Amino acid sequence: MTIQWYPGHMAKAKREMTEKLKMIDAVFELVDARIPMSSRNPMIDEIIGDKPRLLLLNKSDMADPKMTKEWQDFFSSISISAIPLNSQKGTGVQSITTAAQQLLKEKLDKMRAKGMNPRAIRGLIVGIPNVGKSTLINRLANKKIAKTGDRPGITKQQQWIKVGKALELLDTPGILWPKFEEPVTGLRLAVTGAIKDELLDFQELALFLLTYLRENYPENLLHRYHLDELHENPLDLLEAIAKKRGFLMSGGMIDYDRCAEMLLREYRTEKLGKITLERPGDFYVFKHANTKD
Ligand SMILES: Nc1nc2c(ncn2[C@@H]2O[C@H](COP(=O)(O)OP(=O)(O)OP(=O)(O)O)[C@@H](O)[C@H]2O)c(=O)[nH]1
Repeated sequence: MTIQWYPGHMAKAKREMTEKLKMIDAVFELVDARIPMSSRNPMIDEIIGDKPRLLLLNKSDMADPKMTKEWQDFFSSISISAIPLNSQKGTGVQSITTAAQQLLKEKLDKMRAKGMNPRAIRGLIVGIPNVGKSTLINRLANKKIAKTGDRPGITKQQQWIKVGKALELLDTPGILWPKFEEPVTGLRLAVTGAIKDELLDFQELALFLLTYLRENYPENLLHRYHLDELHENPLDLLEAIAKKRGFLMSGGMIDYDRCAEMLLREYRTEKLGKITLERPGDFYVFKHANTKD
């Protein structure tokens, strides 16, 4: 799978975010709870430096709850506080303010000790495209904030969105482009729908997904497609599913393309269940700003 990667995108995003960072106290990094590592831009640590940061595991309604807990424990073990969210419904969103206060406790306590009344914490939501940044901002603002887009020549004044008394957010999120050296990261992003479908090879994605599901969620596959067995070879498995669903072309040939598309769609719409596509143990190296090499 080849996915175009334009260094120019990242350079621009980095420049814009560096400007925004000057105005804020904390970063709210939004990731997809189904792929908490693959949906992070690895350059984020370098960009935000030592700015306090909360990790928000969005779309947790679609992730495996057991795995989400494992991910929270993992992040906690490297001193990152991670909160599961469903920005669409608002679940977990209320805890962001308290978690931000906890994160900035030392700074706020110092201000109080000096007799100052701490102002609202200023935050910036950052994340890769489609991870749910606008949905979360609208949810926190309790109204629809217009998408600003990138219209050349129009300079927009930065607006602050009040979230209660204790928190305010910049109304334009920081967009980071996904970047990956490992092909498996790209496959995970693609399966969740984070990469434009036109760029994808559905059969390759379906075979990748089937290999993972067979190993980690065999019951879900058996149950959903009424299979009698789970073939070891993912292509045989795709064929068995296609036959069960009647995806045949003239002459009885298997329509692998249609079956692959259906499988992806069913994953993305939770027909296959709540499934997380990566586990903390899959990552042996994790670099974080707070971790010394
Ligand atoms: N199931 C589920 N869907 C969500 C959640 N949050 C956002 N979505 C959906 O994810 C899609 C993308 O959400 P957006 O808020 O547009 O994402 P964004 O990060 O602002 O995207 P860009 O504008 O491309 O940067 C939309 O269809 C949302 O409805 C969530 O917590 N759960």
